[in-house]
Amino acid sequence: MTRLTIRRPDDWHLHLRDGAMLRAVAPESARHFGRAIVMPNLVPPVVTGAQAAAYRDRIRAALPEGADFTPLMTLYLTEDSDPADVVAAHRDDIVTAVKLYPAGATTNSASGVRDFDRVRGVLEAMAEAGIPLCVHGEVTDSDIDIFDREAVFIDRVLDPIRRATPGLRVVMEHITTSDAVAYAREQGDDLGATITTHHLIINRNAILAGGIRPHYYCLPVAKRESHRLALREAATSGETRFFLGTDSAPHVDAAKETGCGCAGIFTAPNTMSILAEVFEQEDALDRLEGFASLNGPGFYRLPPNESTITLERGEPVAYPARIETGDGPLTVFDPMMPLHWRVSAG
Ligand SMILES: NC(=O)N[C@@H](CC(=O)O)C(=O)O
Ligand SMILES: [Zn+2]
Ligand SMILES: [Zn+2]
Repeated sequence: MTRLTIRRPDDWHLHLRDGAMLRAVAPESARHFGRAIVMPNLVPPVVTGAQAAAYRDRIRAALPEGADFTPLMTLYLTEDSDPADVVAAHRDDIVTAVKLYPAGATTNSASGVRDFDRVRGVLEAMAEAGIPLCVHGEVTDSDIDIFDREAVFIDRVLDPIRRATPGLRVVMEHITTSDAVAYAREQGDDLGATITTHHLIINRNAILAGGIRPHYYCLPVAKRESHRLALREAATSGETRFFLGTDSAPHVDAAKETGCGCAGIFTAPNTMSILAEVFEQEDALDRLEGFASLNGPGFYRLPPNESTITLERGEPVAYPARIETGDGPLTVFDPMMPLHWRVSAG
């Protein structure tokens, strides 16, 4: 196959940031994607419906003229979140989902949840109203090895929350382990799981072998090869609970290439070319549309996009190694392999 037309894809987990960074990265997502679930981990975080509406306005203002891109907003769940505000923001079409960060788990998560009993009321109101909870699934205990934090979270936090809140629709975000794939598969259709582009490409060697490579560092951190293979199998399986959330998470080079670098990988510009390459390698090009364009809307109970994009196979496609932002240069994810699929129309 050398030409593939699919419904316009959506990104079910995206960081757009704010200010100069927002203006630099928003066009990169809007080029190929129709919608994105926009993460609320700004500083300070997007906690109220009013803040989400104001952030949505700033995103719209950063889009190129005529862009066909809808930001789907999220609220950052804190121990002080007000159930009535959350439900009202969803009812008024300001927010699509709520985001749970365990306090301290990842970039800008200091306001996250420490005591899960204190968010029980919000979670129950969300279950009642059908508002999905997007979960960064890692425990933060310093005595748990960083490579085990996702698997331990499933046992100690995720499964108990779901049992205590029947009917709550949950997205396990950016899953990185075969444990998460196996857990997701045992659940009903109230559980979805997103998979990033980069976790289909890198294992932990990319970060550490032969030198330390900050541009491959993200959270949850890439695991050993067997986990990467499990993710590729899940993403290309055709199972509707698995869908694309790039977790494209830009940080300027100065914040990555330093003694204590930020977690996050910027994949928005070349994600669709990378995914086409991966699905071709797995002999599953016919399942790319499901993963990138159909399964996510299915979980979120939204219609798939009406418009399409076309991917064309040819000579290797060149992507810039970095893009300029008003805050400094920003490195684009390097998949360490030639990419043959170009997004030619859409
Ligand atoms: N994925 C990351 O490594 N970083 C994200 C936060 C997150 O999604 O956990 C960020 O905001 O930079
Ligand atoms: Zn996360
Ligand atoms: Zn993220």
